[in-house]
Amino acid sequence: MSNPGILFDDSLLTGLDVEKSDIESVVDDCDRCTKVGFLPEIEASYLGLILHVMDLTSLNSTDNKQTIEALVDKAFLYAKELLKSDIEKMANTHSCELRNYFTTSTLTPQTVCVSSVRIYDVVQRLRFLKQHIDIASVAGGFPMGQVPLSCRITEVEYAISHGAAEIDIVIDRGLAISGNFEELYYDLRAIKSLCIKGNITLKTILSVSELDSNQTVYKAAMTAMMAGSDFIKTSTGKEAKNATLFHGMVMCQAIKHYHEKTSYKVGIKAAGGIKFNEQALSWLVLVKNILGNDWLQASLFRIGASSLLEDVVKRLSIVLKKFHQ
Ligand SMILES: O=C[C@H](O)COP(=O)(O)O
Repeated sequence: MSNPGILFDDSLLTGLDVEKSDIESVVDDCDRCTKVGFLPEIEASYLGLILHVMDLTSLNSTDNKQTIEALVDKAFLYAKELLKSDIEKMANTHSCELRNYFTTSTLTPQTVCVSSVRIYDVVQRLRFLKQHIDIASVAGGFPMGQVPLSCRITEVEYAISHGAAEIDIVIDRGLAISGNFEELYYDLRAIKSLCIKGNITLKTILSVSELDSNQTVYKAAMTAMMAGSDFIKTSTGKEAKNATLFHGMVMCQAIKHYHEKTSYKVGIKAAGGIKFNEQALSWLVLVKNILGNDWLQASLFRIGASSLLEDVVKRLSIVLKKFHQ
């Protein structure tokens, strides 16, 4: 079920109860897992899941019709190639879990994620290819979020009317840093009301590395969820620093607490600077360890990345060869 949100409740902003040492031990666990390595069938299924939950992204100032066509083509390219190399047969001889992840549709990213002005290019290319993939659009004055609410609303309406199924809205970090969470809530609530009408998934980008403390990350996460975000997302990919697993741990804590209070499950999207399969695997292990296996599905876990797909495909091909040995 998507998250309808709740009334603003500032008593929910103060629940971060982890010590730095707790965070460090969970994060160490994730790093250890990815360094020590996984059994091949586990690694293959995780890599398959990473392909499946990926928002294949292009958010460059130079994006144009041609670059977006190439992005859309790339979304379908590897699934076919991987199947050509007989992955499905190999997967069938191993576990059910593997089989679940190895079909053409599951090896295709979940969305292509573009700027609002480029949605039309995606739609045109999909029409030409006679293919479907959901379109996610960043919005709200991406990446800074420092535009009036009326402009943010206009951009979200534009994105939805042009074919976006998902909106990745960026928050005004100034509101969070100055402790103005109630205004942040109403700002996001206005965006949520547009999404409800069209059954659009709302992902809220917290830009965690620009927030001033773990407490602020937690409060911004809680505020975004109370306002009805279906996902909370780490970063725009344009910040000076990317999100760390520490930030991810705090966000997962907030998601867990919100679920305990409301029974609504909110997803997490890791994004920004995730280029290598090991990084994506660490995020997957973090989510699995804190939120559990229920969260390992596209409705609750995403990885947004512009430069990860090839590395995951390469690693998956290597891992699958191990089944032949
Ligand atoms: O939303 C996704 C991010 O903008 C992607 O960041 P990236 O280009 O560093 O992979």
